[in-house]
Amino acid sequence: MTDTFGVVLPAGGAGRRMGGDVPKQFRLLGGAPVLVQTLRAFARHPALGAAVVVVPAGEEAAAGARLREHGAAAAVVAGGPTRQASVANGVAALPADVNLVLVHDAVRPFVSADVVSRVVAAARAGGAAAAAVPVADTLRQGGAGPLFGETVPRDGLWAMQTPQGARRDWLVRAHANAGRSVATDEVGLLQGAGYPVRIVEGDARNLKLTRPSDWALAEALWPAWMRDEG
Ligand SMILES: Nc1ccn([C@@H]2O[C@H](COP(=O)(O)OP(=O)(O)OP(=O)(O)O)[C@@H](O)[C@H]2O)c(=O)n1
Ligand SMILES: C[C@](O)(CO)[C@H](O)COP(=O)(O)O
Repeated sequence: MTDTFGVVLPAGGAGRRMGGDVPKQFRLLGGAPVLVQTLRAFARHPALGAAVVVVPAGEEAAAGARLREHGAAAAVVAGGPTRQASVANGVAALPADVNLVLVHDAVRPFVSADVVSRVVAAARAGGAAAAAVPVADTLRQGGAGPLFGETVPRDGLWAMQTPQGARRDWLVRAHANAGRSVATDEVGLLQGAGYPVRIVEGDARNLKLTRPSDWALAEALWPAWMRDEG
């Protein structure tokens, strides 16, 4: 599978900040679970070779049934206690001939084919790459009590998104190198193992559904998104 890539979609979280009865990755957006919509975005990409979805342990059978119900296909494996552990399980479940891996949060359904293509191309050329957007807001530390502290220069700062992609051997070694330490994303792991990661321009719409206000935004954006990307 030299010209294709594999994707791991970590969906093993509890969605505590979003709240609600159903974890956010299984909530319906545009008539299908968010996880299915995100998987569909990758399935539309011509270079996708294999997909693995990582769900909370014990939910594998139910999640597999949900995917089939919505006509989506992927291997489904159990996650771990952290995103990093879930991603490691997903990478291990990819077919042996996948040598380029993209990791993408299952709760970022607004991922465009252009962003995926840019990450794939940059990771293929440089070994690893990740989508990010330049920080747009003024950044300031919290101070003591209710007051602001120091202003932080934002020049050269990027807000990290996913997909984050790398050669499979780099990603596997980066996970092994991390041992018991936990990084919030693949770039942190890769850099910790000494691998360079290229910056790829992401997309402001590629939001991570984290809090209830993100859900309201997602529902408002969805119809136009489907017109452009669906
Ligand atoms: N043990 C975990 C934790 C998170 N994730 C996944 O990693 C992605 C990004 O995580 P985040 O938005 O922080 O999701 P949650 O951990 O579910 O959110 P919260 O921290 O609010 O509980 C999500 O698709 C989430 O399902 C995972 O696969 N395994
Ligand atoms: C990987 C990530 O989406 C990059 O912005 C983010 O770090 C994941 O969110 P978490 O709250 O750290 O799990």
